[in-house]
Amino acid sequence: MTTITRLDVQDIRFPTSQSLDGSDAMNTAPDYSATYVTLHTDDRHEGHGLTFTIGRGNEICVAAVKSLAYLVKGRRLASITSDMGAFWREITGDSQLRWLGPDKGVIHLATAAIVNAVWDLWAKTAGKPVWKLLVDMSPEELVRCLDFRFVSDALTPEEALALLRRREEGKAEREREMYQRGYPAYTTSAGWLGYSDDKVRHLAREALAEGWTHFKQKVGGDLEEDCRRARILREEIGWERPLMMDANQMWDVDEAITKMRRLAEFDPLWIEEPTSPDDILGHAEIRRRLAPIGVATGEHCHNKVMFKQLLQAGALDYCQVDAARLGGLNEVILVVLLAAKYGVPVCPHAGGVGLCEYVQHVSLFDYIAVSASLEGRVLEYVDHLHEHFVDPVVIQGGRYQVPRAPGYSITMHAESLAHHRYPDGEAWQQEA
Ligand SMILES: C[C@H](O)[C@@H](O)[C@@H](O)[C@H](O)C(=O)O
Ligand SMILES: [Mg+2]
Repeated sequence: MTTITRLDVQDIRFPTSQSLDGSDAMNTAPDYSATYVTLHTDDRHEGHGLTFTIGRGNEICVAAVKSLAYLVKGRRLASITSDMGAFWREITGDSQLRWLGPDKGVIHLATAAIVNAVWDLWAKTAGKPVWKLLVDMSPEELVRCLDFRFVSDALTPEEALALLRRREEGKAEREREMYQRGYPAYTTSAGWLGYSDDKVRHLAREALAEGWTHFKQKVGGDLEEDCRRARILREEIGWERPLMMDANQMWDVDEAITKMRRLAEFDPLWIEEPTSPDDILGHAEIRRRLAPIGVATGEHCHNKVMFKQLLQAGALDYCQVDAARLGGLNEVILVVLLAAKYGVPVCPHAGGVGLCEYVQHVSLFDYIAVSASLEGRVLEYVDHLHEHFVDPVVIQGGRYQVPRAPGYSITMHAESLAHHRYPDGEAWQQEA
């Protein structure tokens, strides 16, 4: 009977702004960071979870985790997993803390770290990777993990059950297929905005040699420079392979349309975050006027209600759900089901530390248990900081290989944590 006895939280930061890994037009010098949670128990298991930030302010997330901690401390794991939907409502529904959100901002990021740590603990005690824990659940068990409040006008529990039941057949076969072929992915790592032209060219060549077939570049800076980098990428990858563009919220609605009409010359598959992440109708307008270029968004879409409206408004071609922006896996599953109902492919966001490790579980679940389709689906990959994880993602020929270790793949090495703890870890002493 596993009981959560203690919650530890650490401020972990990597000085990626030195190399400009992860840089884009809006986030010009990110230090990839994690608010890292460990759930200690009275047996040999630990649960690990993190939420992603890009440096300054990570300490605010840490403080928010401390405020939420009382909701899991002393709880028996079974008392949570027997009704995960109710647990999620409790942790997002504390009558005082809720005022800080609700379901958005720092408090929701903090919620993600804790909720994901609970899923990691559950999967570890079950001896399964999280994706497998999910696909082995019956539709009824899975639906019990979800809180449909505020979205039942778009998706009822009964509809979710029907969706899942429809895919029961063929699950074993799709699981085998994933083991054999892996899940299709794209790389963002050649296209960070702060990289020199030479570096972009060299990284694109390297990625091609490794078997990558889909590439993403950053735009939203000077338009001529965006065009120049697009030209370099097209020269390297050719015109057959898809190229995606990501503006990271830089533009107004009309500006996005004008600039993308120019960048259309490079045949982008999608424009990601063309404008404010909160502007649902703006995204719909951009999508209408830019078709057939797709509109992608989600890494800053902070809850299920926003996703519901993006889908209802016909504002999305690709749903880029983020494993740590939403309040943990329960809410992510709900969004995966909503997207399935509206026929929009889920291509999770993974540009950050630990996000690739998380979202491989989400996409495997999506394919095996929900959508049964790979059409229009590619999972993001960034080639940074995987060495700090105990069970890092494995990529072969531009495809994610199925994770086998129990848990949510998010446990970091103790030495990595100690070295990058902010501000006292050695990595930051060298900085000072
Ligand atoms: C600051 C980050 O690296 C972002 O640039 C990154 O998440 C990006 O938007 C992405 O889509 O990967
Ligand atoms: Mg992005």
